[in-house]
This record gives sequence, structure tokens and C-alpha cells, in this order.
Amino acid sequence: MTDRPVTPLLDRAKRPADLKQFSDSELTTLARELRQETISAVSVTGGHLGAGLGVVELTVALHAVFDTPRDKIIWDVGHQCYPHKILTERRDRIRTLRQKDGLSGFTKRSESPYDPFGAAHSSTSISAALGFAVARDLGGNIPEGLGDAIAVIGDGSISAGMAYEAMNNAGHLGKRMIVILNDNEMSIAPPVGAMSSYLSRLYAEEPFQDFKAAAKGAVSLLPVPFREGAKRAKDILKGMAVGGTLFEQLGFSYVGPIDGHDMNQLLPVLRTVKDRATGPILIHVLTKKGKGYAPAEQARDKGHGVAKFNVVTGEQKKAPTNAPSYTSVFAQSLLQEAAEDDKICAVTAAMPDGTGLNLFAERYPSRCFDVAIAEQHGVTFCAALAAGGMKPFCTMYSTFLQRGYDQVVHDVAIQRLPVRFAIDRAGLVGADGATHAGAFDIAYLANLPGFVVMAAADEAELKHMVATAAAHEDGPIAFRFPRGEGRGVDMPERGTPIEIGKGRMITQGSKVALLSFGTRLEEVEKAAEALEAKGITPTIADARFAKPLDRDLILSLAADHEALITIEEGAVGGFGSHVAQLLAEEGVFDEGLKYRSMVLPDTFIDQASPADMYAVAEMNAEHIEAKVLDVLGIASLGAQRA
Ligand SMILES: Cc1ncc(C[n+]2csc(CCOP(=O)(O)OP(=O)(O)O)c2C)c(N)n1
Ligand SMILES: CC(=O)[C@@H](O)[C@H](O)COP(=O)(O)O
Ligand SMILES: [Mg+2]
Repeated sequence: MTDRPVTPLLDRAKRPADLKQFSDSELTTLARELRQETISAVSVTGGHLGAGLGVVELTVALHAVFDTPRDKIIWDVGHQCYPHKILTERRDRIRTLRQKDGLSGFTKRSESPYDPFGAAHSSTSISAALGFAVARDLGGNIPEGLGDAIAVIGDGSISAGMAYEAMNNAGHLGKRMIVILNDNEMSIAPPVGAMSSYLSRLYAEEPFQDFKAAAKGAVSLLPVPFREGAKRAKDILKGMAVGGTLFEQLGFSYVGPIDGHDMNQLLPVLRTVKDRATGPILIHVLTKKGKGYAPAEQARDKGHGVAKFNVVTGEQKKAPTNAPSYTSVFAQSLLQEAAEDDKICAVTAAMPDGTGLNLFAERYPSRCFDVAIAEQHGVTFCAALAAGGMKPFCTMYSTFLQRGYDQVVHDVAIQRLPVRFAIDRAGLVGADGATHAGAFDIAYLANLPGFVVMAAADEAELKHMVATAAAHEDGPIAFRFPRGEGRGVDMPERGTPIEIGKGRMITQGSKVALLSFGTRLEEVEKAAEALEAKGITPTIADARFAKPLDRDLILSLAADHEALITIEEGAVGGFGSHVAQLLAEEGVFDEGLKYRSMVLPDTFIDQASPADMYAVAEMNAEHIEAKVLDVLGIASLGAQRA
């Protein structure tokens, strides 16, 4: 059902400045309409539903109290920004969210001046807010002006080191800035870790103890009705009652916790903070992820990420699948390996479901670790697990592993520790767009001495690579695989370790060799079929390894063919570059080999379906076919004839 909700007040709110004309009770009604509009929009696009629903009142209150875009609202991760987009002159395009040529599912500077800082990876917002605050105080000059800087960060995202690095710096600098801690007691999964327990303690029912001490602090920031209302004061002072919050010790004034769905609390607190803040302030806001939409509230993940759905029933329209997902093949294969080897353990950074490790956690709870959003820690933790004789599988999305890169180099690679990196979401991922593309891991891992880097061409290969990684003890090893379902190939009962550095021939042809690394192999095979019809039979090989390269395979392909083309789902500097280096060093170019390397282009590709994104990258079957014709000079002959 895609009927639009009736939204008379929202229809009048063309831009945030219009909110200034509304009374507080109208703002409450406006929030109700905004929630309905958000649900309606996501029902036709799919996307991150629960987080946005949880911040509807907060979004309205922030835009009503502050003056955006002069004041900067910086949404951490940005997955909760759909209501913000609706209020900031993008309502007309809200039903294009996450679609090709549509609105991004995250905040994006190039999209709107109301998005002062882009995001999608978590825990950057406090650093960004501090940067804006300092730029303001140093006289920075931008067209929208520089006013208040407000970071809105979730209880899941505040687990990451960056947030503490930023608070440490902000508390020291003492600049006026605002951090809103949006505490819904959820990450994607229920949050884990001591910090999460600490936040819960801040609002647990504890007896009110020390009004006097508290009165010196945050309470003086609050408006009179708040100071006088014993119940509210009690609520707000609970943080003080447990002896001064961590945030205060870091130099922030702490206000809260307040009910983030109650405009009568949000508006006065924000107004007072706006009027009186002199230094860094943290406002602790309690919200419910998925608030106001029963199917989201009741879902295990609180509607974190949904497909298109029926608004009335909440039923999601998931596309039928013909093959298991790569993630599930990985997860099942790891379970098989772990059943045979009690040293195998698994680490995720707040993505238990996305990586399939929820299954591992169920079966082997003592060997599975959700370290929260803390990729840097997760990698070093794995390094030491390996140093301690365990066999850790550090299971992360390619894009999030980027955050742990120094740890990969310094703690894993230099010490030659056998950490197994299971890299999910390799290549272009679709609706999450450029921020989530797994574009760089081949390049950033294959340049590290001693690393083994593999890519699975299909789900059976993935199974073998899990077995290979489990068996590999001589230093770090990584294997990558994409988002989505496999090819539907026959699957072995168990994976068998592959010889390190050995690729495989797929078909023997002549003239041109196509050397694939990863799941573009399917497109290569489609291209070969089309080429057959033109009388060209390419040789096809699956490299399996970007490091160590299968020198014999590559040099023999080079020797036996007029042209060699590599293809990989990664940026320049990866597999193809290593092949080119080998060929150059071996003098193969001196003999006249025609060499081409198909990699992701040197641009960030916006969201679309993966196939459409690969079309932009010119890496689908038709592009491979065209590349072959071009390198053999056949396309140009055709062009001359035309
Ligand atoms: C560095 C990084 N790691 C992992 C993720 C995946 N991720 C996106 S949102 C999210 C949960 C965030 O929880 P929280 O900040 O509490 O926001 P909520 O969804 O509860 O509103 C995670 C783990 C990410 N975006 N960035
Ligand atoms: C916002 C975020 O980073 C995650 O929610 C991400 O969108 C999940 O991606 P998958 O859907 O591929 O698990
Ligand atoms: Mg949360």
C-alpha cells in the first residue's frame, strides 16, 4: 500500500525556518505527520527505517530550536536522517531514497547545505562537530555561516574509539558545542559492552541522593519549570546521583536523561542549552528505535534495515532467492571448520547478523566475540588471539575494515600473525552507495608483506577458502566475497584447502586470456559466450590469489596469448597492478604482450543496484566483451568500416 498520509502541517513546513511559526503543540502534531511520511516513503524504497522513526521528535525539535543550515546538525552514521531530509527541502524526492539517481540514504554534503558533514561509517560526528565549532571560533567563512555545532550520536556508535578521542579533545578545548546521545538501547543488534551497561545505569531506577551537588552542575542550565519540578529534576539528576558521569569527567556538562519522544522535555532543554551553553554539553536523550510503527518496534532489529513493505501489515517484499547468500555459505562453512577445531574463534564489530556470525554465537558462544563498533580494537584483539595460539576469523565488511587498517599493518602483518580476515561486502554493494563500497581491500592488503589475499569466484570457492584460511598458520590470510546470493553452483560437502598461490584454469581458448579475480568470473563467462558467437574463444582463468600471485599461470597465459586482461571488483592498485608489476619485471611487455586491467574507475560511484553500479564502472559482461574486441583491434576495425 503506497497511499500518502494526510499531513497538513508538514505540507506547510517547506523549510526548517517555517517551524519557527508553529506552537509547541503544533510541533508535536508535525512530528506525528513526519513519522507517517517517513514510514510511507520507506515502504516504497526500503532502507533504514527504525533509526529514523526513533528520532522524529528530536529532528523536529532540533530544527525548531536551532537555525539550520547556519547551525550544523551532524547525524552520526546518517542512517537516521530521513526525517531530517523531509524537513530540509528534500521531501519531493524522499521516495527516491537509495535509488539510482535518487537521494542518498545517508547525509551527503553534495546533496544539501543542511547536510554539513557526510557520514555512513559511525562515530565521526563528535570530531566533526568539534571541527565546525573551532572553525567558527577561528573565523571560518562559508556561505551558510557557522553557528552551533550539534552532533547526534547513538548508543551503538558511541562505543567506538573515535568518539572518545573527540570528547577528550573537546573537553580539553572547552568550546561551545552540543552532543546529543541518542540512547535507544540498540545498535543493529542489541548493543554489547561495558559502555552500554554504563549508559543503562545512568537511567536505572536509583534513589536520588545528592541534590546539592547536582544543583551546582547541569541543573543550572535548565529552565525554571525544570528546576522546580521535583520529578523532572530527579530524572535529570540521576546521572549526578551516580557520582558524576563519565562525560562530565571528560569536560562536558551532562544534561539528562530526557524522554526523546516528549516535545515538552525536548524543546525546553534544547532552548535552554541554546541560550546558555558556554562549553561542551552532552544531552542524554532516551528514545525507542522503530518508535510509532508496530512492525518495527516489534522486530528483533527494531526495523533497522527493511525491504519495501506493506504499511498496513508490515510485510516486507523480499526478492525470491535462487541460491544461498555468500554470507550464509561463509557462516555455515566456518561452523563446519569450528566443529573440527576448537581453536577457531570469530570476531565481529557490531555486525553479528550481517556477517552471519549470529549462527557462530549461538553454537559456540564462548568462542564468538561481538566487540561493538570497534574495528580497530577488533583487529588488534584478533592479533593477540592469534599470538595466544587461537585461530581468529576477523569477520568484517570490506568498508569497515578500512577503519582498522593501521592495526592490520602494525599488529597483524608486521608480526606475521595468522589472523584470518573474512571480508564480506567486497565490491559494489548497491543501495548503501559509495560509502559502503568494498573497493579498496585488495589494494590495501595485497601490498602488505606476508599477507595472503584470496577472492572467491563463487560460493563453492568460498567454502574452499574458509577451509584454506582455517588451515593456514603461516601469517595473515584474507578472503573476500560479495553481498548477495551466490551463483547456485554445486557445493562440496566440506571445503578443501587450496594450495596457496595457485589459480585455476576454467577454459582453454586462444588469442586472448581473461584472468578473473573474484565474482566477476560470471560476467567473464557471459562475455566469453557472446565472443564465441563472433568467433573468438578466450581462455578463462580464475586467479584465486592476488597474493601470492600464481606466477606460472600468469606467465604462461602471457606467453600463449596475444592479449591478457585482468578483472577484479576493486580499485586500481590491487590484483591487476600486481600482475602488471610481475609482467613488467619479467620483461613480458618487451615481447609485445597487450595487457589491460579492468578495475573500478577512479571515482566514487553513487547508489544503485549492484548491476547498475557495475555498469557505471564498465565491468559487466558487455564491457568485458568490448574490451576484448578493442584489445584485439576488432572493435576499431568495425568502427572504421562504419
Ligand atoms: C565504522 C562502522 N562500523 C559499523 C557500521 C554498521 N552500523 C551502522 S548503524 C550501526 C548501529 C548504530 O547504532 P546506534 O549508533 O545506536 O544507532 P541506532 O541505529 O540505534 O539509532 C552499525 C553497527 C558502521 N556504519 N560504521
Ligand atoms: C548503516 C549501516 O552501515 C548498515 O546498516 C549497513 O547499511 C548494513 O548493510 P547490509 O544491508 O549490507 O548489511
Ligand atoms: Mg542505538
